[in-house]
Amino acid sequence: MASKPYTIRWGILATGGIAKTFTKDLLIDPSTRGASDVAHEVVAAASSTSASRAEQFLKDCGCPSSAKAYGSYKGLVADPNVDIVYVATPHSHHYQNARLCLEAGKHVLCEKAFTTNAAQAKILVELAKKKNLFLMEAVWTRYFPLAEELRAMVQEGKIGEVKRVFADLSFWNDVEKEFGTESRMVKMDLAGGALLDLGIYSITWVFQFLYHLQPPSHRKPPTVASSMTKYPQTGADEMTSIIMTFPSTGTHGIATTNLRVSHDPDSQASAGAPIRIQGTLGEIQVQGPAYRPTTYTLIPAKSESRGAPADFEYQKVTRDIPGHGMFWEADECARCLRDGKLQSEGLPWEESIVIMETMDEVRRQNGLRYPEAIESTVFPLEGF
Ligand SMILES: NC(=O)C1=CN([C@@H]2O[C@H](COP(=O)(O)OP(=O)(O)OC[C@H]3O[C@@H](n4cnc5c(N)ncnc54)[C@H](OP(=O)(O)O)[C@@H]3O)[C@@H](O)[C@H]2O)C=CC1
Ligand SMILES: O=C1OC[C@@H](O)[C@H](O)[C@H]1O
Repeated sequence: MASKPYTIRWGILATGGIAKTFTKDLLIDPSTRGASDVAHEVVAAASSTSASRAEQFLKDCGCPSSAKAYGSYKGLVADPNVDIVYVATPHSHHYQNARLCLEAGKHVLCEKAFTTNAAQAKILVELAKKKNLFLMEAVWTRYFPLAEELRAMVQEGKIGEVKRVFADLSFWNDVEKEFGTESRMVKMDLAGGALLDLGIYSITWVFQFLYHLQPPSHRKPPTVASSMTKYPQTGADEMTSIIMTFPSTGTHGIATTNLRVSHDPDSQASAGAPIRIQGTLGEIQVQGPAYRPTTYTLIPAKSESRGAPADFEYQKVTRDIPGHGMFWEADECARCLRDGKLQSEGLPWEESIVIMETMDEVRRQNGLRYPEAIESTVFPLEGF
């Protein structure tokens, strides 16, 4: 007889756009993605606005009627039925909200970008360690089977030595009309801007192949050269381009992000792949937005004089996503809790911190500093 799946009980902190998408994914039967070892229950949700908003959220997502609705985040983290909290507030609030959960003894999955700066991330990690709690930055893309497949392929040397990675995540927005000055995408009080919201995905594609796959002793933070253009109405970044050089290997990662032009302007991939992983034997191109890749193409290097040294043919592969795709990171959380792990191997604490440090450096080079309250490590702060 098959053994029962290991089930974890989720509390959802915040009721905005991504909280809804994530919660709906949690409710999808894991067997539809071939998982039988873990399962998820949504037992509570909280809104900082009102309990009725949390109640409506639970209804809209189709959660069981037994799930509790809280009108404050403090109420949620005091609920003894909650094992793990999904923090889905704007970047500005991650440090305060994730810390609230950890202080209350809850495991945490915290949306990207992990925090506003690396100093905050380090404190969360130390606290999780001290309290023996699981903590993970919700860079969901890393847990897609497609991303895992590509990491394994590169690890086994399929495309030779990887020398360079290009990654872009950019959208063609009418920034003034769509975001104005109050949207979380551009508001400084919410740590808005392209870098923390979208650029982190471009950076994560670079890191997966040029940092994560290195043996731990070779994982050294990259040097950074960057440029940024700010949105005049708020001062948040609307366009950021970064060249990272990884010192152990001399490899280059080029990560770009933009709120005004798109990686896929006609939504038909006519512009080519936004992600290119370039090795000495060929390259892998990844299609789909950088946060939700659907397809990859293997392209062997060949020339008339050198032939084709690679042992693979040109191939385009598409992988099904039976839902939005956020359940894969949720499954990872469940497996880590089951196995007593405090951090995920897919995105270890140390790597999240180095990525935050990289973004800190990009901001330093370009004079982008958020308001003091949200750069602060003081806890608790009024208003969160
Ligand atoms: N993984 C992914 O694919 C995605 C991740 N994200 C990440 O998720 C986070 C939230 O984004 P998203 O859901 O789009 O944002 P929304 O604006 O839709 O929702 C944010 C929620 O946070 C809560 N909140 C608490 N304080 C504030 C405040 N001062 N201002 C605004 N909201 C506040 C609110 O919930 P309440 O009133 O209930 O407390 C609000 O509904 C960000 O970190 C973002 O980067 C976003 C989109 C996609
Ligand atoms: O994580 C994200 O992915 C999708 C984007 O549209 C969104 O702004 C971002 O937060």
